[in-house]
Amino acid sequence: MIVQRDVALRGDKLCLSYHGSTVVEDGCIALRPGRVTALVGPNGSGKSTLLRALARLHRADRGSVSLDDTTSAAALSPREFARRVTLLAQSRPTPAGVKVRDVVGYGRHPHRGRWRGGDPDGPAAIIRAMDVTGVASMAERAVDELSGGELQRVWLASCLAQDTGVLLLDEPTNHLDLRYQVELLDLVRDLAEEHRVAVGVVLHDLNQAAGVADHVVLLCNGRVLADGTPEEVLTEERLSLAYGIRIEVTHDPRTGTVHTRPVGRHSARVHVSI
Ligand SMILES: Nc1ncnc2c1ncn2[C@@H]1O[C@H](COP(=O)(O)OP(=O)(O)OP(=O)(O)O)[C@@H](O)[C@H]1O
Repeated sequence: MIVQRDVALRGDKLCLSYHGSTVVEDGCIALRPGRVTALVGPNGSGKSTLLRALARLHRADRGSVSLDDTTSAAALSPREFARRVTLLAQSRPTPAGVKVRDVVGYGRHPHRGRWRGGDPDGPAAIIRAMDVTGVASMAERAVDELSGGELQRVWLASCLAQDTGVLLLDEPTNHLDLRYQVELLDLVRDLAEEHRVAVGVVLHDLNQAAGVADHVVLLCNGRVLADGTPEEVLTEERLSLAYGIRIEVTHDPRTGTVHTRPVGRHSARVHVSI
């Protein structure tokens, strides 16, 4: 009998701080196989810090991170953890003179033996990751010669090559043009629906969050203000409270999803998607 775990990665009552100053209080989040969970909220509300704590890149003052509700993340070696969880961080140093193919290959590191051998699935995983992110044609180019959007896709390919059951993405649509934003969000849904990947994604665009996510976690001032389906969480009252401006919420009759519209003084002319 195959046992299907309900929660792939759980952060429980996480208290997170910088230099003694708490920025996330009692953060609870559960990422499920086959589901996309979007983390939304204003600047500085703690989204990236919470995601980094889930990826073991930020040590929690209190609380725990566990895999499959059975294994404490802290009990795994870095290599074991990296075979199960990957993070596309918001910013990372660009290695000078390194080819795209090699940067994507970095993602295979946890699967390799000590002397870079023993990864029979590696070459196919690298090719697949480059194909789905549209970077195969630039495989031999140096990454420090790419545009911001091209580079973003290379790092995403590196994460996908890692081939983990949990994928954490911090503002992955940054730098991407409209086509690649749409393709990335489609890819995220495919990974969840077809490969049962548990995805946690930080997004600023609430309409993108409503479109791609099964579950939304709304953070405000370091606390989880609401947690549930997009319809449950993205309400006018909650969003206006979190963002401090009026935000209209309607339902898109074509897609059936929530549609948000921030209302500013010049909203008749200027449209902002948050
Ligand atoms: N390295 C750091 N040192 C000190 N404080 C930090 C550091 N990184 C973040 N912070 C603070 O922690 C709080 C949460 O930041 P975090 O980046 O998690 O928020 P966020 O919701 O992801 O914001 P944004 O939407 O602007 O990316 C903010 O008040 C921020 O100023």
